[in-house]
Amino acid sequence: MKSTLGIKHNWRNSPEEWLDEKRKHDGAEGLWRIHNGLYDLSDFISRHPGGKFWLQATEGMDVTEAFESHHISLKPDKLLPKYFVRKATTPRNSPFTFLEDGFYRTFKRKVRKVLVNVPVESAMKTNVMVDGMFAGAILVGVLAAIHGTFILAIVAGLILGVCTVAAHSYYHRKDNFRMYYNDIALLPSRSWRIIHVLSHHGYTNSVADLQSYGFDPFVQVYPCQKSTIYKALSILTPLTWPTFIPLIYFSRFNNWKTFVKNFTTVDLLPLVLPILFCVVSKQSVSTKLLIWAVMIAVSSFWFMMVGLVTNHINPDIFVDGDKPRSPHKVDWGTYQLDAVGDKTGVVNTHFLGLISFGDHGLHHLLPTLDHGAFQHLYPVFWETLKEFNLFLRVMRKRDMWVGYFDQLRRETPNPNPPNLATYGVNL
Ligand code: HEM
Repeated sequence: MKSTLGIKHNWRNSPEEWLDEKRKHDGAEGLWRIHNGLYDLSDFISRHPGGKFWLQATEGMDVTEAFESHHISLKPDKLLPKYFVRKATTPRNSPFTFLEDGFYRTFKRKVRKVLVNVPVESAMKTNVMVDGMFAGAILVGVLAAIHGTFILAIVAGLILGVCTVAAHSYYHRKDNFRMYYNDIALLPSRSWRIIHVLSHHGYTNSVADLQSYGFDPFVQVYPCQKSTIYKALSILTPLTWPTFIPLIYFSRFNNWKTFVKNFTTVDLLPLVLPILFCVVSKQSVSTKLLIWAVMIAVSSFWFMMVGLVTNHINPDIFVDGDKPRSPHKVDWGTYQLDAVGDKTGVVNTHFLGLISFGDHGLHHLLPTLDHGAFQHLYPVFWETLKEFNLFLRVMRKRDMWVGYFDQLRRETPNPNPPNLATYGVNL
């Protein structure tokens, strides 16, 4: 599909192929590109305070969006000139700008000031909630395995699903043990840091968003020709959600060589639950494995339902193919507001927002931040939105659900640029 944002990217389904595809178009000449500068960060990889992964995985590509959105302090900007090699010779393969007086950088300047006074207790609260959910899922799962009770497996799967949504935000930060909770639930941190962090957060709803196109043919989000059968059956796609997480997980083995090349002990974490169930339970091996499969399927259903339906897929939310604000130049933060929907009831809440991808606008703008910090940031958020005559799109959950299925059937691109005033909140 041709990008109306002007981004070149062919749909490549595995995370590693996504990286390779991006390397082809970014003009980074084997180095790291940030805006129009090329940098050699080889010596910095092992010293990067955010962990090795980010720079190791992105060698040879443009990392402007990830660099800008994953740092709030100015320390990285100050360090960068040390690694400058030369100017890039081709234009960036991205329409996104980060101008000093644009919405995004203006907002981040204000955020820096507020963050100084955010109490550390709010992050600690989040950690306790996520740890509690994880422990609860394991405990109920173990009980299900011991007694061979499938109702308990479903409950364990639901708690695990809620936990994976909450724990997903740990992927965005420096390496930390909580991001591995999701590895145990079959959401490998390496793959999801590519699918979700680098691809989806950097290029939300565009043709370069692997999270948007990766579920095709089941979830067809872009406005283009769709078969009559698909349009008729799209209402049934939720039936496929329990399989998505296992399918993504097992698809890693399609490219055995790449899997072996990137293998680390973290890749053994998905075995934790089946091994634990085998150790603690005297039920037959097939019952224990079935309990585990039910738990993962329910967790997959929950993660997909909350992740797919309720934030990005809706005719009122911009998706590549629609008319953008401007095809060649749009502030990255403004674009995020165009491509994100928030939900009533989970804006400016801590626990509910955490478990349901709530406060989604703020999460997209400041992905490394703990959910508990958001309540302190809303005042400057509203203030900056007003300053730029922008709005946060907040939709009723019912409209999100109806819109999700409308979007799966939608073939006609929206001819008007995004209008945040519809559903928009700007207090
Ligand atoms: C793909 C590009 C990059 C990504 C995705 C990335 C990601 C991150 C993340 C996730 C953190 C931890 C943030 C947190 O947990 O609060 C971090 C910290 C940091 N990164 Fe990067 N980084 C990238 C490139 C760079 C580059 C090129 C530099 C500088 C040459 C750099 C310098 C730093 C510094 C100094 C910190 C600590 C920030 C602080 O203490 O305020 N990063 N980075």
